[in-house]
Amino acid sequence: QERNVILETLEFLRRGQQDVELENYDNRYEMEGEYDFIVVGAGTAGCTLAARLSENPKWKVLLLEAGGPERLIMDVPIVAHFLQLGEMNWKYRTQPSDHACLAMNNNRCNWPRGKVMGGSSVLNYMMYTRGNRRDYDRWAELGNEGWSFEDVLPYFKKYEGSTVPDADPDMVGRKGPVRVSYVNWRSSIANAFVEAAQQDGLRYRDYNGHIQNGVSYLHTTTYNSTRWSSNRSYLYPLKGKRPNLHVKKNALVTKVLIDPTTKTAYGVLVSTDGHEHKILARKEVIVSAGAINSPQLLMLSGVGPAKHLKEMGIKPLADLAVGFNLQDHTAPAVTFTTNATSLHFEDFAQPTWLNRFNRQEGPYGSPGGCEAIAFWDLDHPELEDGWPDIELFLVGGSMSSNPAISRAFGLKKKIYDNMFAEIEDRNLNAFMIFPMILRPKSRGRIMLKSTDPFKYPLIFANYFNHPYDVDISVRGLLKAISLMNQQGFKKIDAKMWDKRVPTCKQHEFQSYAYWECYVKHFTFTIYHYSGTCKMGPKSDRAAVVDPRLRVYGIKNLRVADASIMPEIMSGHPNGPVFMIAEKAADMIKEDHGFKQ
Ligand SMILES: Cc1cc2nc3c(=O)[nH]c(=O)nc-3n(C[C@H](O)[C@H](O)[C@H](O)COP(=O)(O)OP(=O)(O)OC[C@H]3O[C@@H](n4cnc5c(N)ncnc54)[C@H](O)[C@@H]3O)c2cc1C
Repeated sequence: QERNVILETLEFLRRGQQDVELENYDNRYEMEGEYDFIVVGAGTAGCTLAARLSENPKWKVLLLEAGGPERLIMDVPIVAHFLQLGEMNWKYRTQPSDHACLAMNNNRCNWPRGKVMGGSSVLNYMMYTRGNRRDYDRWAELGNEGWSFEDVLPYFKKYEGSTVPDADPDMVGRKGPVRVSYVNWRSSIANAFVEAAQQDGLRYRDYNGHIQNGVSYLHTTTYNSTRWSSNRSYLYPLKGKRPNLHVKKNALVTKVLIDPTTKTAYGVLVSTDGHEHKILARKEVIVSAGAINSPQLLMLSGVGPAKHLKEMGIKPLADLAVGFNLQDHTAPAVTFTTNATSLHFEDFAQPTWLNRFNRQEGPYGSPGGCEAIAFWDLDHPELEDGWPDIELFLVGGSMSSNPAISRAFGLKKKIYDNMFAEIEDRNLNAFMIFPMILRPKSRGRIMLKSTDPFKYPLIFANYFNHPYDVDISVRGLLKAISLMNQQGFKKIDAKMWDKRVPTCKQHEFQSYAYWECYVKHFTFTIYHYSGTCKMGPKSDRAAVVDPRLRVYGIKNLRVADASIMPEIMSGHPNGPVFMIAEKAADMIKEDHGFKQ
């Protein structure tokens, strides 16, 4: 056994070394003073854009990333929670609230973001969803020509390299760089969830196909038990092959340089290796720093709400609603006990698990324990092809099965001790269902706290400012609880863990008011921050970029990432951000006369 552990560890280290060798160089090329395109941020969108734009050998492209390299350990799906504790996370926190995040330290929700090559695609839970076709038709309806589902479907197909065997054949992409697959390990709890949802009336189907309503084992951005980040998808294959693409890591862009007279972006200031450099852009600067940093960077550069900028002592160059329209998905997870085996932290150290991972299978391939997913249109249960308002997803462990989970969420110790410590003490089998609201109506805002680019901006999540969001959360939660009446869950003796929230004791247990209180406590972010540089037509005063993602009023400046979403889509956004970046790359190529 011991020899086995050593051999398996050596094999893991060997694979890790192999991965290090796939990471793009960042010191082989000196940064030059001028490029055709500068892409800020190597996240989901940034890696995609850098790879696609550098397909033209005549264009010199510079990709700047504040974080460091991606490592194999980050790509072991089961350890996803732990990454949030490391320095590859920006570790943002929302401003305190008196009606949300009440179970978290100081009533502030932790908002992790990837600070690493691959950005949040390296920190995320790899749940793969496209959203609903109506989400994109709605974007088009809002005046964004070219963004209807029919328009964007080719871009989804372009990046997808799906191996999901039962995917809708005419809807799926099989040859793209981003691997999408089922995890080749399933727990009996996931089987119970899939069964129970069908007994509740859902069909088992490809929720990324024609109809989203339904239940399925999770499609993931993994392949052979390994995370498929944007960095791995787009940049690893280019290593050493694109002399016109320079990548600089640990490089924080502190300002986009904009000529105040011509209102033209002409470069960036970047802080790296202890120095500040001025790098010029002959054609364009593309900001792909994500939904928190993109608005921060624009505001620091003079692009944003004039009143706020003036208060901060920044001269406004374009008066735009940057930082407004912030959206996110939340889910008040509910815990259940079972007689089936759930994930337990001690098991992570089982030599057989490592052994199976080295054979590219087994529980290490499970993305943070997320295993199955289902979509309901609660307002229109009679419609087979509805527009779901609730997603339930299953995690095959509990708050207690892994110390990183409650730390990552920043749960108050008193709440943890009252509600979950017993699960840990008695070593119970337990799992969670997250009822995620799909189309929240509350809107938050990102504001500058300081003009220092190294200081974090203020995040006002404004969760539950709209009463609909509380109501739909409660209804989703009740749907999750009701599934326990189905045979699938009965078979594994699944029961709601009915420890009360200590600070909701004023309400009758399980009354609507109690659940409202619960929802306001367990405001778990599902990390889908978006919308802060809204795309819209000129007539939309809240729009920051036009439908070709050009910043209004400033030439040669675009934003392409999750922040351009006018309304958050009904699912998890990593895939849709790949789509946005693929489409942005094509529009940029078109605008600069490059034909493939
Ligand atoms: C913990 C977590 C779990 C998630 N789970 C899922 C999931 O399961 N499924 C799903 O679909 N989505 C998930 N998401 C969301 C999804 O990953 C993001 O929506 C998506 O990655 C956003 O892509 P982006 O390009 O907009 O930003 P990011 O990928 O965040 O990229 C922004 C990049 O810019 C860099 N940057 C920022 N500022 C600067 C600067 N000034 N200079 C240089 N570089 C800078 C950052 O370091 C980062 O690398 C999750 C996100 C998180 C954080």
